Amino acid sequence: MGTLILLRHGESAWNARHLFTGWTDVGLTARGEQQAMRCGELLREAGLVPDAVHSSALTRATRTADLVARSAGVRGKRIAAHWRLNERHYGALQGREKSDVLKEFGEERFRLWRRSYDAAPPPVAEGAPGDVSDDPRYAYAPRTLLPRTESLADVTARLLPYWHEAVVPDLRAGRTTLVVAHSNSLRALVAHLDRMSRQEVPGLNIPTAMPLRYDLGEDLAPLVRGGRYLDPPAAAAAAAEVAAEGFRSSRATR
Ligand SMILES: O=C(O)[C@H](O)COP(=O)(O)O
Repeated sequence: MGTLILLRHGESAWNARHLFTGWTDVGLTARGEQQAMRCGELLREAGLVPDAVHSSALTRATRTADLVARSAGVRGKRIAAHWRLNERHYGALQGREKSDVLKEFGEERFRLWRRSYDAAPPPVAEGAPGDVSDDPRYAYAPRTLLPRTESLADVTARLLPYWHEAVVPDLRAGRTTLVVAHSNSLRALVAHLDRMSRQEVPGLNIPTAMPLRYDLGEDLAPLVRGGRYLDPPAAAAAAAEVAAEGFRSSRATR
Protein backbone atom coordinates (compact mmCIF):
# COMPACT_ATOMS: atom_id res chain seq x y z
CA MET A 1 0.00 0.00 0.00
CA GLY A 2 1.25 3.48 -0.83
CA THR A 3 1.22 6.22 1.78
CA LEU A 4 -1.72 8.61 1.78
CA ILE A 5 -1.10 12.31 2.43
CA LEU A 6 -4.12 14.49 3.18
CA LEU A 7 -3.71 18.23 2.85
CA ARG A 8 -6.12 21.11 3.32
CA HIS A 9 -5.29 23.98 0.94
CA GLY A 10 -3.26 26.98 2.13
CA GLU A 11 -4.94 30.05 3.57
CA SER A 12 -7.53 31.44 1.16
CA ALA A 13 -8.69 35.05 0.83
CA TRP A 14 -11.91 34.14 2.65
CA ASN A 15 -10.16 32.07 5.37
CA ALA A 16 -8.24 35.26 6.20
CA ARG A 17 -11.56 37.11 6.62
CA HIS A 18 -13.30 34.25 8.48
CA LEU A 19 -16.07 34.00 5.88
CA PHE A 20 -18.02 30.82 5.16
CA THR A 21 -16.71 29.80 1.75
CA GLY A 22 -17.98 26.39 0.66
CA TRP A 23 -18.10 26.18 -3.15
CA THR A 24 -17.26 29.89 -3.63
CA ASP A 25 -14.14 29.82 -5.76
CA VAL A 26 -11.67 32.12 -4.01
CA GLY A 27 -7.89 32.16 -4.44
CA LEU A 28 -5.04 31.76 -1.98
CA THR A 29 -3.52 34.68 -0.07
CA ALA A 30 0.22 35.32 -0.41
CA ARG A 31 0.56 33.54 2.95
CA GLY A 32 -1.44 30.59 1.59
CA GLU A 33 0.91 30.32 -1.39
CA GLN A 34 3.94 30.32 0.91
CA GLN A 35 2.31 27.69 3.11
CA ALA A 36 1.76 25.47 0.07
CA MET A 37 5.40 25.79 -0.98
CA ARG A 38 6.51 24.93 2.57
CA CYS A 39 4.28 21.80 2.48
CA GLY A 40 6.09 20.63 -0.64
CA GLU A 41 9.44 21.05 1.12
CA LEU A 42 8.15 19.16 4.16
CA LEU A 43 7.05 16.27 1.96
CA ARG A 44 10.42 16.18 0.20
CA GLU A 45 12.30 16.26 3.52
CA ALA A 46 10.12 13.40 4.82
CA GLY A 47 10.81 11.29 1.70
CA LEU A 48 7.18 11.57 0.67
CA VAL A 49 7.37 13.08 -2.81
CA PRO A 50 3.92 12.28 -4.26
CA ASP A 51 3.59 9.85 -7.19
CA ALA A 52 -0.08 10.76 -7.63
CA VAL A 53 -1.92 14.01 -6.83
CA HIS A 54 -5.68 14.45 -6.47
CA SER A 55 -7.33 17.81 -5.81
CA SER A 56 -10.80 19.24 -5.52
CA ALA A 57 -12.00 21.32 -8.46
CA LEU A 58 -11.77 24.59 -6.49
CA THR A 59 -8.95 27.01 -7.27
CA ARG A 60 -7.60 27.21 -3.70
CA ALA A 61 -7.00 23.44 -3.80
CA THR A 62 -5.70 23.12 -7.38
CA ARG A 63 -3.32 26.03 -6.80
CA THR A 64 -2.11 24.46 -3.55
CA ALA A 65 -1.66 21.10 -5.27
CA ASP A 66 0.33 22.72 -8.05
CA LEU A 67 2.63 24.63 -5.66
CA VAL A 68 3.15 21.60 -3.42
CA ALA A 69 3.96 19.39 -6.40
CA ARG A 70 6.44 21.92 -7.75
CA SER A 71 8.23 22.54 -4.46
CA ALA A 72 8.28 18.82 -3.60
CA GLY A 73 9.95 18.16 -6.95
CA VAL A 74 7.12 16.20 -8.61
CA ARG A 75 7.88 16.08 -12.34
CA GLY A 76 5.45 15.68 -15.20
CA LYS A 77 2.50 14.33 -13.23
CA ARG A 78 -1.03 15.41 -14.02
CA ILE A 79 -3.07 16.68 -11.07
CA ALA A 80 -6.49 15.04 -11.12
CA ALA A 81 -9.11 17.61 -10.07
CA HIS A 82 -12.65 16.51 -9.22
CA TRP A 83 -15.79 18.15 -7.78
CA ARG A 84 -16.35 15.20 -5.46
CA LEU A 85 -13.42 16.44 -3.33
CA ASN A 86 -14.84 19.99 -3.11
CA GLU A 87 -15.57 21.72 0.18
CA ARG A 88 -18.96 21.09 1.75
CA HIS A 89 -21.53 23.37 0.10
CA TYR A 90 -22.30 25.79 2.92
CA GLY A 91 -25.68 26.82 1.48
CA ALA A 92 -26.99 30.25 2.46
CA LEU A 93 -24.05 30.74 4.86
CA GLN A 94 -21.59 31.16 1.97
CA GLY A 95 -20.14 34.69 1.99
CA ARG A 96 -21.21 35.43 5.57
CA GLU A 97 -18.77 36.14 8.36
CA LYS A 98 -18.64 33.26 10.84
CA SER A 99 -18.95 35.51 13.91
CA ASP A 100 -22.08 37.18 12.43
CA VAL A 101 -23.73 33.78 11.86
CA LEU A 102 -22.86 32.80 15.44
CA LYS A 103 -24.42 36.02 16.75
CA GLU A 104 -27.57 35.71 14.65
CA PHE A 105 -28.36 32.01 15.18
CA GLY A 106 -26.66 31.23 18.52
CA GLU A 107 -23.96 28.79 19.53
CA GLU A 108 -25.97 25.57 19.36
CA ARG A 109 -27.14 26.07 15.76
CA PHE A 110 -23.72 27.42 14.70
CA ARG A 111 -21.98 24.33 16.06
CA LEU A 112 -24.56 22.00 14.51
CA TRP A 113 -24.22 23.56 11.06
CA ARG A 114 -20.45 23.67 11.26
CA ARG A 115 -19.47 20.45 12.93
CA SER A 116 -22.31 17.92 13.30
CA TYR A 117 -22.57 14.93 10.99
CA ASP A 118 -26.19 15.34 9.90
CA ALA A 119 -27.20 19.01 9.93
CA ALA A 120 -27.09 21.07 6.72
CA PRO A 121 -27.37 24.89 6.63
CA PRO A 122 -30.36 26.41 4.76
CA PRO A 123 -29.90 25.89 0.99
CA VAL A 124 -29.25 28.65 -1.52
CA ALA A 125 -32.30 29.29 -3.67
CA GLU A 126 -32.41 27.93 -7.21
CA GLY A 127 -30.64 30.36 -9.55
CA ALA A 128 -29.23 32.42 -6.65
CA PRO A 129 -25.48 33.02 -6.28
CA GLY A 130 -24.07 29.77 -4.95
CA ASP A 131 -26.31 27.57 -7.12
CA VAL A 132 -23.75 25.87 -9.38
CA SER A 133 -26.16 23.69 -11.35
CA ASP A 134 -25.62 25.74 -14.55
CA ASP A 135 -21.93 26.44 -13.95
CA PRO A 136 -19.98 25.18 -16.98
CA ARG A 137 -17.09 24.21 -14.68
CA TYR A 138 -19.31 21.42 -13.38
CA ALA A 139 -20.76 20.33 -16.70
CA TYR A 140 -19.11 16.89 -16.23
CA ALA A 141 -21.02 16.29 -12.97
CA PRO A 142 -24.55 14.85 -12.94
CA ARG A 143 -26.75 17.94 -12.53
CA THR A 144 -28.96 16.28 -9.92
CA LEU A 145 -25.94 15.66 -7.68
CA LEU A 146 -24.77 19.28 -7.60
CA PRO A 147 -25.67 20.57 -4.11
CA ARG A 148 -27.27 23.80 -2.87
CA THR A 149 -26.32 22.90 0.72
CA GLU A 150 -24.72 19.86 2.36
CA SER A 151 -24.29 18.13 5.70
CA LEU A 152 -21.12 16.18 6.43
CA ALA A 153 -23.13 13.01 5.72
CA ASP A 154 -23.95 14.39 2.24
CA VAL A 155 -20.28 15.20 1.65
CA THR A 156 -19.31 11.67 2.67
CA ALA A 157 -21.83 10.17 0.24
CA ARG A 158 -20.57 12.17 -2.77
CA LEU A 159 -16.89 11.86 -1.86
CA LEU A 160 -16.60 8.11 -1.29
CA PRO A 161 -17.18 7.05 -4.93
CA TYR A 162 -14.14 9.14 -5.91
CA TRP A 163 -12.11 7.77 -3.02
CA HIS A 164 -12.82 4.16 -4.04
CA GLU A 165 -12.61 4.63 -7.82
CA ALA A 166 -9.72 7.08 -8.15
CA VAL A 167 -7.63 7.33 -4.95
CA VAL A 168 -7.63 3.74 -3.64
CA PRO A 169 -6.27 2.31 -6.94
CA ASP A 170 -3.25 4.65 -6.64
CA LEU A 171 -2.65 3.49 -3.07
CA ARG A 172 -3.03 -0.19 -4.02
CA ALA A 173 -0.48 0.38 -6.80
CA GLY A 174 1.99 1.45 -4.09
CA ARG A 175 1.96 5.15 -4.95
CA THR A 176 2.56 7.94 -2.43
CA THR A 177 -0.76 9.66 -2.98
CA LEU A 178 -1.51 13.29 -2.13
CA VAL A 179 -5.13 14.43 -1.74
CA VAL A 180 -5.56 18.22 -1.57
CA ALA A 181 -9.00 19.21 -0.37
CA HIS A 182 -10.84 21.17 2.32
CA SER A 183 -11.84 21.45 5.94
CA ASN A 184 -15.01 19.40 5.54
CA SER A 185 -14.24 17.11 2.62
CA LEU A 186 -11.18 16.00 4.62
CA ARG A 187 -13.24 15.74 7.83
CA ALA A 188 -15.57 13.43 5.92
CA LEU A 189 -12.68 11.29 4.68
CA VAL A 190 -10.89 11.15 8.05
CA ALA A 191 -14.15 10.29 9.86
CA HIS A 192 -14.69 7.49 7.34
CA LEU A 193 -11.12 6.12 7.52
CA ASP A 194 -11.01 6.28 11.33
CA ARG A 195 -14.56 4.90 11.60
CA MET A 196 -15.47 7.78 13.92
CA SER A 197 -18.64 7.73 15.97
CA ARG A 198 -21.19 10.56 15.58
CA GLN A 199 -20.01 11.83 18.99
CA GLU A 200 -16.38 12.12 17.85
CA VAL A 201 -17.07 14.01 14.59
CA PRO A 202 -17.74 17.51 16.09
CA GLY A 203 -14.30 17.53 17.75
CA LEU A 204 -12.46 16.99 14.46
CA ASN A 205 -10.83 20.10 12.94
CA ILE A 206 -8.46 20.10 9.97
CA PRO A 207 -5.93 22.95 9.82
CA THR A 208 -4.87 24.59 6.56
CA ALA A 209 -1.57 23.54 4.99
CA MET A 210 -0.56 20.79 7.43
CA PRO A 211 0.28 17.49 5.70
CA LEU A 212 -1.38 14.54 7.45
CA ARG A 213 0.10 11.13 6.74
CA TYR A 214 -1.95 7.92 6.78
CA ASP A 215 -0.52 4.45 6.32
CA LEU A 216 -3.35 2.03 5.59
CA GLY A 217 -3.69 -1.75 5.79
CA GLU A 218 -5.03 -3.90 2.95
CA ASP A 219 -8.50 -3.41 4.42
CA LEU A 220 -7.94 0.40 4.19
CA ALA A 221 -7.96 0.70 7.99
CA PRO A 222 -5.34 3.19 9.28
CA LEU A 223 -2.32 1.61 11.01
CA VAL A 224 -2.40 4.66 13.33
CA ARG A 225 -5.88 6.02 14.00
CA GLY A 226 -5.99 9.77 13.25
CA GLY A 227 -2.88 9.53 11.07
CA ARG A 228 0.27 11.51 11.83
CA TYR A 229 0.82 15.17 11.02
CA LEU A 230 4.31 15.85 9.69
CA ASP A 231 4.55 18.76 12.17
CA PRO A 232 2.36 17.71 15.13
CA PRO A 233 2.72 20.77 17.44
CA ALA A 234 2.06 23.24 14.59
CA ALA A 235 -0.92 21.17 13.41
CA ALA A 236 -2.43 21.02 16.91
CA ALA A 237 -2.12 24.81 17.33
CA ALA A 238 -3.60 25.47 13.89
CA ALA A 239 -6.49 23.01 14.48
CA ALA A 240 -7.33 24.83 17.74
CA GLU A 241 -7.51 28.09 15.76
CA VAL A 242 -9.89 26.50 13.26
CA ALA A 243 -12.10 25.26 16.12
CA ALA A 244 -12.27 28.82 17.52
CA GLU A 245 -13.35 30.46 14.24
CA GLY A 246 -16.46 32.55 14.70
CA PHE A 247 -15.78 32.94 18.41
CA ARG A 248 -13.06 35.47 17.58
CA SER A 249 -13.93 38.23 15.12
CA SER A 250 -11.57 38.46 12.15
CA ARG A 251 -11.86 42.25 12.35
CA ALA A 252 -10.45 42.13 15.88
CA THR A 253 -7.60 39.81 15.01
CA ARG A 254 -6.47 41.01 11.58
O1 LIG B 1 -15.83 26.66 3.55
C1 LIG B 1 -15.41 27.24 4.54
O2 LIG B 1 -16.01 28.16 5.11
C2 LIG B 1 -14.07 26.83 5.12
O3 LIG B 1 -13.25 26.35 4.13
C3 LIG B 1 -14.19 25.74 6.14
O4 LIG B 1 -15.11 26.02 7.03
P1 LIG B 1 -15.25 25.38 8.47
O5 LIG B 1 -13.89 24.91 8.94
O6 LIG B 1 -15.80 26.50 9.27
O7 LIG B 1 -16.22 24.26 8.35
